[in-house]
Amino acid sequence: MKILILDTAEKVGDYAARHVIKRIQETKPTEDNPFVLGLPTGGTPLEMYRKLIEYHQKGEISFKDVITFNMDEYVGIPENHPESYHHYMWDNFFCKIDIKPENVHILNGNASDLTEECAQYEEKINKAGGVDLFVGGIGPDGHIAFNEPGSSLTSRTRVKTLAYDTILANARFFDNDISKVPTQALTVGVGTIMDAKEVMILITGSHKALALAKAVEEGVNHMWTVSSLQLHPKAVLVCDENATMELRVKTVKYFKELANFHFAAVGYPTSS
Ligand SMILES: N[C@@H]1[C@@H](O)[C@H](O)[C@@H](COP(=O)(O)O)O[C@@H]1O
Repeated sequence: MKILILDTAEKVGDYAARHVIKRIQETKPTEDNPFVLGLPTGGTPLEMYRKLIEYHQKGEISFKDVITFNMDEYVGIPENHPESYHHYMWDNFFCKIDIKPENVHILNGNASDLTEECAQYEEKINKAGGVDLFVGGIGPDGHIAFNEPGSSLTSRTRVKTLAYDTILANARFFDNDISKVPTQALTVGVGTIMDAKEVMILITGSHKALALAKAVEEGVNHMWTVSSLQLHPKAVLVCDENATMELRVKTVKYFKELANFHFAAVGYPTSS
């Protein structure tokens, strides 16, 4: 597991965008052999989406041969609800790039058979050849996608009942009223994420610091599902300084020293 520490959340977003672009470009995707990108929602990746749009508008990247799979979606809110992940993705990203609508995949939280919907999602990922790069965020309790504490580390896409902490954290998107936050979601499993060829997790803010420390300095544990990435052959956590507050000085120093090599490898300006 690599940990990249940048000064600010804005730099995390820019780095993440450049990383996604580099991976798409080096794969040289075609219609028959597209790049498969896993995507998250939440406040953290917004800056990455803004940067991807900016680089797309400058002509630096096209998404016409990219297939996307989103991590999760709430159960039981309409797709056009301002807080649905469908709405989030189209509003913040897809409608501003050249992706083909048929290449976008987001779980349907209103499907009549939710279990079947999840099984089909796994099938679609397999049919696409697996995810090349899964980008994610984490909750303050260390969950990835909606894999709440206690989730099986081999879980697949399924219906998940949200933990109280997650409902509380997401109430800010629902007028700070926890009664408006959906209590269930469809989510890719930890196993689904672990199957991706590469995973990049964005972690910003001091409220994520404990989760980052658990993920990096303690063992693999289903109570902090992001810690499963310790077992992934190609995982990178991209953090801002605030998120490192609970890490040991020794850990931060070590990963900062390693970082410049990695930044150079992905074409990120090393002065940043
Ligand atoms: N299901 C999503 C996660 O995928 C996301 O990582 C998390 C953090 O969101 P934020 O970036 O807003 O802190 O929120 C939700 O729980």
